Amino acid sequence: MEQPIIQVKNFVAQYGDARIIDNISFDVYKGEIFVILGGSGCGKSTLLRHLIGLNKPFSGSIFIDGNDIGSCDDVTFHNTLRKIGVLFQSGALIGSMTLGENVALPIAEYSDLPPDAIANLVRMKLGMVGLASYEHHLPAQISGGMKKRAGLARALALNPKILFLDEPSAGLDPVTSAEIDELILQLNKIIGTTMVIVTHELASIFTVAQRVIMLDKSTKGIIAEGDPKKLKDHSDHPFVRKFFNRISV
Ligand SMILES: Nc1ncnc2c1ncn2[C@@H]1O[C@H](COP(=O)(O)OP(=O)(O)OP(=O)(O)O)[C@@H](O)[C@H]1O
Repeated sequence: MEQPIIQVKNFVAQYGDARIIDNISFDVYKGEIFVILGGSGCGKSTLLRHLIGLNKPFSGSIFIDGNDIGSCDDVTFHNTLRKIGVLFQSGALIGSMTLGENVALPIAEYSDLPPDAIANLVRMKLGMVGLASYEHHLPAQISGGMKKRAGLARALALNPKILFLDEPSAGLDPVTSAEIDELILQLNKIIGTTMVIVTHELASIFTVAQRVIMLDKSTKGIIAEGDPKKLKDHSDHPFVRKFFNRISV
């Protein structure tokens, strides 16, 4: 079996005294599309914030590409974070900058490439998400689905080993949402990026996820792990079967 690119070991998350996640462990393998799901308020965003280094574990560890981001030195921490890309829910584009300038931003910040090389890279990244002819548009001039695509292009700017996507379908109609799923599948297939996705959308989960974990608010732990198509009918946990079969609890 391939070495995991992410290893979460006995991880605990707290805000002050409030424990949100209690002692979970899981691995994500290179090239996988891995989905984190669960009911509202169970800690999905909290887990994501820790995985991308915005919060430190209360206890336990998170290894990204072999480095424990909760306890490594600052240089290792920053070098490790350069291996990841993040697509935030809103797309997080800078409104006063064109799509091209938005995508160029991380490349200019983290490399010493000359401007024409950056411009070529920007065109390539926008092309990968189907926005080749929108380089000079401002975020306000494009649709919600296109904003997500542009956010994806920016997240891919530094050729990340791992891409984290926070609810990529949120706020999109079903057709646009299916297009984003298709793009995720294509990018994963073509460039082999490991994808970790937080989503509630059942259609997306069944389309893109190779493996999922489901977090649970009451136990603060993982109540299901594996292939969603199998969990749908064969999970031991009644809530898990209800979730996948869209039955009210
Ligand atoms: N910065 C914070 N300070 C204190 N409590 C927080 C903070 N962020 C989240 N929480 C609490 O942690 C719990 C988990 O929240 P989180 O946003 O991680 O859940 P979620 O599964 O992503 O929810 P949703 O699907 O509704 O977005 C909630 O009870 C929330 O109120």
